[in-house]
Amino acid sequence: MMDRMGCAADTSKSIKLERYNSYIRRVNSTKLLNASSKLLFRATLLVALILVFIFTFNYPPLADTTHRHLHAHSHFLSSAFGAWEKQVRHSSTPRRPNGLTVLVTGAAGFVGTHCSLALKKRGDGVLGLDNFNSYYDPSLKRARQAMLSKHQVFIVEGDLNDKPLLEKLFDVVAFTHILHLAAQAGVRYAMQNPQSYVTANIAGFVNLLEVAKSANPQPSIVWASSSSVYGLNTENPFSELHRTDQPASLYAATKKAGEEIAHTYNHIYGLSLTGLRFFTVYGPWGRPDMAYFFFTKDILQGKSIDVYETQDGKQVARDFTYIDDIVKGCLGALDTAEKSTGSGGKKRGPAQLRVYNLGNTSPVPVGRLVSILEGLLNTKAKKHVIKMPSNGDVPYTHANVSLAFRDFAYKPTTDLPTGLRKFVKWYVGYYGLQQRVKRETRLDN
Ligand SMILES: O=C(O)[C@H]1O[C@H](OP(=O)(O)OP(=O)(O)OC[C@H]2O[C@@H](n3ccc(=O)[nH]c3=O)[C@H](O)[C@@H]2O)[C@H](O)[C@@H](O)[C@H]1O
Repeated sequence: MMDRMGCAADTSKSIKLERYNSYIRRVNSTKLLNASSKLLFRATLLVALILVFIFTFNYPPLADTTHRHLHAHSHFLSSAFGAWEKQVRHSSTPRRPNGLTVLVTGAAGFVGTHCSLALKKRGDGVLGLDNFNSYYDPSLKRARQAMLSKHQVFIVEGDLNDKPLLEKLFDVVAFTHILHLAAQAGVRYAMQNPQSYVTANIAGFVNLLEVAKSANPQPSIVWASSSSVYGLNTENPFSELHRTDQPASLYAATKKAGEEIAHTYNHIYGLSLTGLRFFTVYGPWGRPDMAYFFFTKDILQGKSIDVYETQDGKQVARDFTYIDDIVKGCLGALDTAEKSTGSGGKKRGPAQLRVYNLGNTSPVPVGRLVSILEGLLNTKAKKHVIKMPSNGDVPYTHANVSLAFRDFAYKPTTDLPTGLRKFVKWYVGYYGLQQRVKRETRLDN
């Protein structure tokens, strides 16, 4: 009995022990499972966050094939695309009745930023596109992007030559208009990097037109040509009727080529196209490669500046045009642009084709530009007067704007001293040079 009892007690002990051990094993394995699933969850979350970040802020740089592959296999990726598309749609949606839906190329550029802001402020939908290249300090472009972002303008980072990207944008948004401002700018840089002008101003423009002509509906397009197309023209002031077949720089030649390409796409596909010939645009958030901008910098830093004169010793002059006047011209051109007549790559009838000068109608010698800056900066410039190098420059520009006035009441209102004052105020604010200017102001007094 005792034996049986003892045996029974032993058996029951060993059963209990076995149960206890199995409990402990279960607890441990659950803990292990919990720990590993936590790890897995965290890793997945991290990957998802990285993908969301990449596709929200950096969608275009990834290879398209990579997109498709990942898209097919990842739930997280599709939600990242969702976030990107949401941003694209949100930015493009007009906030006023009958508002425009505008794709602004070169939106992080000087004119692009100002136009995007003006369109957004009046209730139009605006989506930016910019490749943020390093032709000049990209941090200035990033600062413009940050400003636009505060006003709900989203800039897609991508290149004009990326056809799948452009097609994707047109899949997501039915743009009514394109304001095409992306370009390789600068007349003198064309001798250093000629290919960049062909890539952006010709190939990029054609790529954009190819996508636009196939879109349904086709958008109306307003784009930036240049006063430089007048080249060696000697008739003054420059009228749209004057000859433009003698460009003095490759930059000018690519802009002139753009005007001819515009004619072709209008003729074959019924795209509504308006080219705007900008005359030396200046102002706050301007381009550091332009003379008024780097003269300001160099004068403040006590460096000498080259002031060009013609071969026969005459002053070089420009019809400097203030950015706000240019913005009004761009918006006027957009508002009066008729609809394209084609759809899905087929022309259905004749469409509008226009070219306008947008200038200030009042040329100012470069020497005068320098003395206005000297006054505003309270600093004497170290001027080095030299003959204008033959690297693309023209001696003189002067716009006749009667056509733009007739068609959309374009009337420039800012003279050079007023516009430069606004520029210098922005410049010292942005680059933090107020102290220096103030100190010099005190010393001069
Ligand atoms: O309207 C345009 O279609 C172009 O305008 C602008 O070209 P430009 O009018 O040449 O402006 P910008 O370089 O600021 O030179 C201004 C003046 O300073 C003189 N200049 C220049 C440099 C220098 O070192 N010294 C000098 O005297 C120079 O001789 C000139 O007289 C845009 O850059 C260009 O992208 C395009 O849009």
